[in-house]
Amino acid sequence: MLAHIKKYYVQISLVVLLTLGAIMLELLLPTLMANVVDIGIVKGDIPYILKTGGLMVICALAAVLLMTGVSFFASRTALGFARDVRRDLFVTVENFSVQTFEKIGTASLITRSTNDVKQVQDVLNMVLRMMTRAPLMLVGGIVLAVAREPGLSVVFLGSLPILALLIFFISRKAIPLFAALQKKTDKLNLVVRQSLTGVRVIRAFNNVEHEKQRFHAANEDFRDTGIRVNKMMAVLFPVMMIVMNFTSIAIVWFGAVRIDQGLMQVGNLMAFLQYAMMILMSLIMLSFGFIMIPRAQASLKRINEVLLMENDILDPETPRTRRNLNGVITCKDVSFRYAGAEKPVLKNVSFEAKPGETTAIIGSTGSGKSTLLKLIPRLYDVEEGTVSIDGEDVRNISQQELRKRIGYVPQKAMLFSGTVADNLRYGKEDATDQEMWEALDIAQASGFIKEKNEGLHLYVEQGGANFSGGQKQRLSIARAIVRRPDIYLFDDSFSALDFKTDAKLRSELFNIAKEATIIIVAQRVNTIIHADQIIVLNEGEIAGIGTHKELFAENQVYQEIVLSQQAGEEGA
Ligand SMILES: Nc1ncnc2c1ncn2[C@@H]1O[C@H](COP(=O)(O)OP(=O)(O)OP(=O)(O)O)[C@@H](O)[C@H]1O
Repeated sequence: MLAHIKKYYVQISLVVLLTLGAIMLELLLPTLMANVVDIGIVKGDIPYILKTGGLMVICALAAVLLMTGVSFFASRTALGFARDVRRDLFVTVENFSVQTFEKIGTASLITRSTNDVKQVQDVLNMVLRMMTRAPLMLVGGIVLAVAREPGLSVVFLGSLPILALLIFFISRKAIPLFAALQKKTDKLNLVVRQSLTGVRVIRAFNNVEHEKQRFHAANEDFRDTGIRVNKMMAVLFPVMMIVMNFTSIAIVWFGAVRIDQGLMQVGNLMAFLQYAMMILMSLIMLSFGFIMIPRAQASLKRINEVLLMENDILDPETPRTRRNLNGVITCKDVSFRYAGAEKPVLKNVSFEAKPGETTAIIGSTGSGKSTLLKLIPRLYDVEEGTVSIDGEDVRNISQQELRKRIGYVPQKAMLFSGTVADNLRYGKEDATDQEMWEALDIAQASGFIKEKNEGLHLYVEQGGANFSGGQKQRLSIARAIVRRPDIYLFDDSFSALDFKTDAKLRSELFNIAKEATIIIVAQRVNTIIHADQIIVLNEGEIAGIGTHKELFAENQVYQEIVLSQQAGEEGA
């Protein structure tokens, strides 16, 4: 964070310099005014009044001009700083491993990158404007007030301790509340996010009322904390104004007595009063700073938590690269457990997947098939054992290099807002139209795209909301195919396709990917019946490896899966 601030040292220096100039001009005004009264008015010297009055107007205008400059540079610094922090956050989060990402959660990451950064930006802006102005004004005001009327300065001994106590008391109460407010923003975002993304399910299950209540609770909670914070602020300002007004009364009172005794001139009293107001105003500004800074501190802490989070999937210091890779995937004694989970999801899994062959993984739900697949592109790292490609541990290959060679189709088809072409270019940045159409043809997706006039420019809404489940799956398969990778990983990617489309897609895929290593996770035996080898997973352990024929002849778990599906089909 400091590094980001340092970048703006020119602007910050300008803020300080311009503020200093403006303050000096402002501090000059009461003295000039005292002279107008004590010299000009008392002596009836009209030219002196006009000359000094004119000078006052020039000083005031110049001060306004300088303060406009302060606002400009302070805003530029704060907004630029916020942009840099947001960029840092985004880049950091984008590089997070899935495991690290899950530790904070999407909703909180969104709040931290938007709301928290905004808090810091606002406070930085305020600090730059007020926190340079207030101390300068305070010191200048005290020096000039005391120099002018040391006797009357005793009045401050009454008001300053009251203000100090007030600031201390309120900031102690407010700091924890600000931290709580940010947490509640997280909670609110989480509820809103879940309700919006799950709107279809919520309607289908008639859960609108329940969601409304959940939102209402989070909303009320946020409001209550906000009100508590604002109540404090609401008390602070009037109390400060009362202290200020009583101080003015005291000054006028004692000043009048001193004037009466001939110890002081009227102009002097007016100037002293203005300096006193400047002193108190700067204290009020400082007190707001003391309250606002903790708020930004709470946000800064949350931002830093993300920035300083240790990523558990890192690139090796000296990544190994090889020109000609075959794509032999070897899992050796692999065990894996999700963060915080008691039991491992995978236990001693060993197998080899060769190029030019199709390896299928089958097993009951929750048996660890998707997890096993995710270990290959290092979405997670193994706990024990190794996953290697051509004998090289995937942890020794740079993530960029590794993933470049893999076409991964996740279980839940994920599309991004943009055109079909934009989505396909996620697979290959410089894909030509012809390459994209070929990929769509193989993925059996060109039919429904061609039906629309826009072709590759057809718009995909957020999350692919304007496509059916099967269409989304086919588009995400096309995205992997367009890359023409050495390794294809399909995580239950054919489940939403009818048997005919499923079979056609696979046969066309095998035609163009004869040299590639293909791993297919599937629920349906039909999808994998012709695979070169089938791995049967059972509760995270390998229950058997072989062809359909071999496994059906001797593997009990596989037999049960096949028979249960046959029974299902017959039943249907
Ligand atoms: N991100 C996660 N955090 C914690 N546990 C998880 C996570 N993802 C999966 N699990 C757990 O790991 C186990 C294996 O999940 P996995 O998704 O690998 O199973 P699967 O065989 O692919 O199941 P399915 O066929 O239903 O997709 C499950 O018990 C699941 O609860």
